[in-house]
Amino acid sequence: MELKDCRRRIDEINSEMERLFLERMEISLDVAAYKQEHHLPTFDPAREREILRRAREKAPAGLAPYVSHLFQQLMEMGRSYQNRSVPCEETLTGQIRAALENTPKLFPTDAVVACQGVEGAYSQIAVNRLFQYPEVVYCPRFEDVFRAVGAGKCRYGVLPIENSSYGSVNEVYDLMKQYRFPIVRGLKLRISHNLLAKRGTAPGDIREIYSHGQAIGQCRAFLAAHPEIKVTPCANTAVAAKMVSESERRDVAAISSRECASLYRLDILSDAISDSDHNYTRFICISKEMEIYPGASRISMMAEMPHRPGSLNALLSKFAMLGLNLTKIESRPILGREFEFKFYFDLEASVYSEEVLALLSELAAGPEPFEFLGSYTEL
Ligand SMILES: C=C(O[C@@H]1C=C(C(=O)O)C=C[C@H]1O)C(=O)O
Repeated sequence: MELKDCRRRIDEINSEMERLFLERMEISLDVAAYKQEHHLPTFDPAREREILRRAREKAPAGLAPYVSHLFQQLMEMGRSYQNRSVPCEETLTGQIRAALENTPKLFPTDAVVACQGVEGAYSQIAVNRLFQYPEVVYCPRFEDVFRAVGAGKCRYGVLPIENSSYGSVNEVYDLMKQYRFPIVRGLKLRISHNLLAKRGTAPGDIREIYSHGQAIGQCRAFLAAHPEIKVTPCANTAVAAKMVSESERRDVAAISSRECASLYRLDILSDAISDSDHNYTRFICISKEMEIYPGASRISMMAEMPHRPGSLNALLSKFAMLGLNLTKIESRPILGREFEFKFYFDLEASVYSEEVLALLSELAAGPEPFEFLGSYTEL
């Protein structure tokens, strides 16, 4: 067959397939109405298995996987369409609409904000970027930031969530799983690490370096070039700088920010010691109540996936169907369960879109556990 003849035939098939697809979707709605009347769940695994078996039987061996995938997608779309037709409790969309209505138009310039560490911590630098006049409450651990927000002691909490060269801050992801506080703002901050020591210390004198595990992980090449130096993790990069400044020893140094050098009166022995010049950390600003400020263009959520082939793919297809770009996916083990995970998703998506709201309410309706983690702007 000539190319143009092939294409003409493909066009005819496409039209026919579209007509049949639309008819199939409409009939799905009749099935949904029947199921609702008879209190039956949307998902009927036995029926889906039977459909797949029959379809695969007819397919030539090489095409069976394609046929399976096609029918899985068809049934997934059928279920999604059915779920949307069923009047469901609009709790989540109601909450989102209320947040859109009740959140002030401008992000606050001053607030009481919790962050981990001490003066000069990268989290505190992030707080200063997010708020013009913050009252900063320093917490010893990440969890204390969540607690301060939960107890109403601080209106907001600022936490690092991910670094461009060292990856996720797992502890913060796990705390998000536990506390489920919505994210109201995001910030991408360029991080440039320095080696700080007491004034007058010679680089050759250093025998021990303190820093936070994340910062140590972001300076692996520098540390590998100095195997004689002991590396000791501590709570925070600013805590490390403070420890060095207060120490009697003259052979210790800290990996910390430039700000900490002047704050704790330390010398910069080496600057820009990060493995990559493009070293960025993403921070999140959490609050106890959902707040959605104008222009919010990102959505964060978490979901549990059942152990079924294609279950993650099914969720990702729902995002793809709306043309939503996934900017982050992370999975964290669920405590007390064997190799079962909670997935986190960050999407470029707008809660001003009715289609996105419909998707969120479909996911919130279950059957798998799902949590909306806010909609926000990332600076
Ligand atoms: C349409 C139905 O609902 C769901 C969707 C199916 C499909 O698209 O073929 C099959 C089984 C159900 O999980 C049905 O039960 O027939």
